[in-house]
Amino acid sequence: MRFICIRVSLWKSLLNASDAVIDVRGLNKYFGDKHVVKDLSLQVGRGEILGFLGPNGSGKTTAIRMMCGLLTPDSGEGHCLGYDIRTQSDAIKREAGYMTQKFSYWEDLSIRENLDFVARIYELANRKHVVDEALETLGLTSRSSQLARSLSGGWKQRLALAACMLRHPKLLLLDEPTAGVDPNARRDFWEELHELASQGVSVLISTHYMDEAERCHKLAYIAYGNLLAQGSAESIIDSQKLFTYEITGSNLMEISKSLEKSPAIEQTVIFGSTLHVSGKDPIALENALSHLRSNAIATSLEDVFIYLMKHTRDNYGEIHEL
Ligand SMILES: Nc1ncnc2c1ncn2[C@@H]1O[C@H](COP(=O)(O)OP(=O)(O)OP(=O)(O)O)[C@@H](O)[C@H]1O
Repeated sequence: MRFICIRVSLWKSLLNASDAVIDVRGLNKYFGDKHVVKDLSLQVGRGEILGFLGPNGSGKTTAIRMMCGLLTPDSGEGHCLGYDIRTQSDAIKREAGYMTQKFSYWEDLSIRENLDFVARIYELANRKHVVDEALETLGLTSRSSQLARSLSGGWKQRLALAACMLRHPKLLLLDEPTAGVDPNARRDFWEELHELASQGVSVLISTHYMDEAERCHKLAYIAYGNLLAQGSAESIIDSQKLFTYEITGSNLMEISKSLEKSPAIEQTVIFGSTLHVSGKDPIALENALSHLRSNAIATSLEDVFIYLMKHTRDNYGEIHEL
């Protein structure tokens, strides 16, 4: 976590407001009477990786599509890559790289043929060179003749990223690119993202993985269409002012159920053979746990997201269920 903090502060010192590649304010979107995105304001700086998190159906894809000009907001305004999201969506679509949730390339073409086909659609000059470069950058050269159909999830996602990168976009919008991909392939993918960010490429990425969230420079957490928290992982954890204890051993489910009755306890979460117990008042929390063997630990990002999600559900879930 210390390493992440140093990286975040280094990144902050390099970033200034005029570098915003995405700058949107007050975006709203309804589908029928469903208010799917509510007053969303978000900025992404040059070379910044912003992680977009939130439960299923909370409006992340809808927000991404509004930011890259694929969907018009019902209200709100903003710029993406310097273009107005309402009136210059064609320019945004041309210049941003967008990777959708579902693999959308041609299964019966090889990796090279897929990239060549995309390069043709983009009408890129010097196609062979551009495709060779993308294959090399994404480590796909040795597999270039393999059919997309036969690729594992991790390689498919690499192919999709290579296709996004053919035009050297300054902004990548990646919608759950690593869903269902194994940990090694995810790690390689993130190394690639950090490499691109260090070259000035901005990345907005949605994910459900906590380890990936911790690798982002900044996070935005959205639930039921509401942006609940925004900032570095550290600042989001601090903002909720939760104190957490850990209990290990057996009967964790029973312990959890009995502790939940205490007013000093905001939440209990079982992680494998460990129970995390969090509360706002450290003394009351300590008293509530005095009959058990427990250790104070740093509240994790996952504890905080579970807390935020629970509270949003309590506040908005029943009325605004999406
Ligand atoms: N074109 C559409 N027409 C009607 N409803 C839609 C449309 N697109 C999305 N929705 C609804 O809007 C809500 C938000 O969907 P969205 O895909 O933006 O969420 P998400 O946070 O990206 O979810 P996930 O993590 O599952 O991908 C959902 O209830 C979804 O069913």
